Amino acid sequence: MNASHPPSAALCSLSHIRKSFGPVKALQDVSLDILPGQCWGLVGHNGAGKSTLMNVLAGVLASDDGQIVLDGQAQPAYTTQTAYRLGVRCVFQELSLCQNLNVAENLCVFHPSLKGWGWRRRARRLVTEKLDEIFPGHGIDPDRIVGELSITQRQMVEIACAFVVVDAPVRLLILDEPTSSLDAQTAARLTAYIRHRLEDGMSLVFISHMLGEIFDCCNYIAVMRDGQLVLSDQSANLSREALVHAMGHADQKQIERQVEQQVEHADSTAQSLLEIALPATSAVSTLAVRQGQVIGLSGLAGQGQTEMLIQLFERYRGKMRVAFVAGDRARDGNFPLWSILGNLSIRELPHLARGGVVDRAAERELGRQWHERVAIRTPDLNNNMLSLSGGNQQKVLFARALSSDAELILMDDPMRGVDFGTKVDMYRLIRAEAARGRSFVWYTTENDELEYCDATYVFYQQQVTLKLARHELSEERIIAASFGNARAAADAAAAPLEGARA
Ligand SMILES: Nc1ncnc2c1ncn2[C@@H]1O[C@H](COP(=O)(O)OP(=O)(O)OP(=O)(O)O)[C@@H](O)[C@H]1O
Repeated sequence: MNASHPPSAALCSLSHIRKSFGPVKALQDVSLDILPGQCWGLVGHNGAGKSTLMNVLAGVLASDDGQIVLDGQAQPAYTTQTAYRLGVRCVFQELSLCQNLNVAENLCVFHPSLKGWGWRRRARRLVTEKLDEIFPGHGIDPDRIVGELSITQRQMVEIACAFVVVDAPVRLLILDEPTSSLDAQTAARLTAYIRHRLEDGMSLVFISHMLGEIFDCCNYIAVMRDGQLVLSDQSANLSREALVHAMGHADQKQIERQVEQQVEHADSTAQSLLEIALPATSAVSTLAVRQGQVIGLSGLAGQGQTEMLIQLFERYRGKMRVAFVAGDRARDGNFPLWSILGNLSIRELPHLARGGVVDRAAERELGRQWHERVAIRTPDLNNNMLSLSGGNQQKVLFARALSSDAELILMDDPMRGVDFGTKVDMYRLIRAEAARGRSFVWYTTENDELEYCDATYVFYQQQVTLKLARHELSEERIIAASFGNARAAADAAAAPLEGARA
C-alpha cells in the first residue's frame, strides 16, 4: 500500500517484501516507496515487523522474497555495504556501538574509510561537530569509552555517527526508536534537527511508539500490523485516532487517565516504607516512599535518577524484598542466550523449588500467566530471548519484577520501546499492585507517565530541585525544575500533563 506519487521519483522502493523466522511471518508482502524529502513515521504494535522491515532496508537481513530498488536500480545482492555506498544508514533500536572503544573510535567503525594519518583527530572533530549540531550542550567527550556513557549519551552518539558524512552521502536515514532513551527536551532537539534535514532533501524513516513525536517530525506515516502495512498516507490526512485504530489498539489512554484521576491514590497515612536523605545542597531534604505509593523520578536524562535507583537498591536489598527493572535491557537486563521463560522466571526460582529442585510445571504456569498478562508476542516461551522484538523483551523484564514477591520495585524507564496499547495495561497493573500495598520508584523519560505517580521528584545535576504531589504537576513546572530553576517551577501553575511526545 503506497501513498500516491509517481514510483519513478522514489529514492527507494520496497516491493512485496516477505520475511519469516521459522513459523513467524514477520513481513508479509510489504511495499513502500520513499521519496527525497519524505520522513516516514513507522508505527505499530510490538512485534508488528517494523525493525525487520528496516533491517531489510539497511541490508542487515535478506528478505525471503520481494525487491529493493534504489535510484531506479534493482538491488538483487543487497548488503550493508551496498546500503552504505548508496547513502542508506540505520540507527538500530538495540544500540550497536562497541562498548570497549571510545566515541571517536566508534565513528571509525561506522565509517571504515576514516583511516590513515590523523584519523583520530578527524574522528574527534567530526563526531563533536555533529553532536554540537544536533544536541547542543551534550557534554560528551569524544575520548570517553562508550561503555562508561549512560544509555542516553550512547543513543546520542549513535545518532550523531549516523548523520556524519565521510565519503558516502546520507540520503536515507532509518531511526529505529531513536528517542527511546532521550528525555523530552533532548528528543525535541532531534526532531527539530530532522525537520531541518528534510528541507535539504534527506529522506528518513522514523520508528516510534510516541505518536506525538511522529506527527511532530514526519510528513508521511505508515502503520504496520502483524507483518503487514495496513495504512499509509500523508500525516496531514491522518489523525491519532486513525493510527491507533489501524494498529489495533483501543484508545484507552484518555479513558484510563480520566479513571486514574478519580482514583483515590495511596493513603497519605500509610506506613512509611523508606526515607532517604538527599544531599544537603538539594532543595528537597528527603525522598520518602510509603507503602502502596508510586513515586516518580523526572528531569533531563542523566541527572542522577538512575544513580538514585541504584542507591535505593544497594541500601534496601536484604532489608526488604526489592526488584529492579534495568534501564539498559541489552546490557543489564537480558540473559540473551536463555529462553524467554528462563528470563522471566529467574527471580522466582527459589520460590518455585521443591526440595531444592525447580518445579518446572510451576515455572511454566508462571510463564503462562505473564505471557497473557503483558501480552508477550511469541508462539512459545521456550524460544530464545533474542527472538523477541525489543518491546516484547522489555515486557519480559517488567513481568520478571512484577511476578516476584518484591515489596519495592525500582524501575529505570521501564516502558522503553513498549507499544501504546501494552503501556496502558502496564499502567493499570502498576496501580493495581500499588493498591495491594507494593511500592514503586519509577524513573521515566515520558512526562505524561508522572500522572500515574503519587509524587514526583525532579532531578537536576544529581540534586532534587522540586517535589510535586500529583495535583501539583505541570509540564511548565517540570521543565523549569529540570533546568534547576526551582523558583520558576514553584511559580508556575499546575496543569494536566498533555504529553507532547506521547
Ligand atoms: N531473529 C529473530 N528470530 C526469530 N524471530 C524474530 C527474530 N527477529 C524478529 N523476530 C520476530 O519477528 C516479528 C517482528 O519483529 P520486529 O522486531 O520486526 O517487531 P517490531 O515491530 O520492530 O517490534 P518493537 O516495536 O517491539 O520493536 C516478531 O514476532 C519477532 O518475535
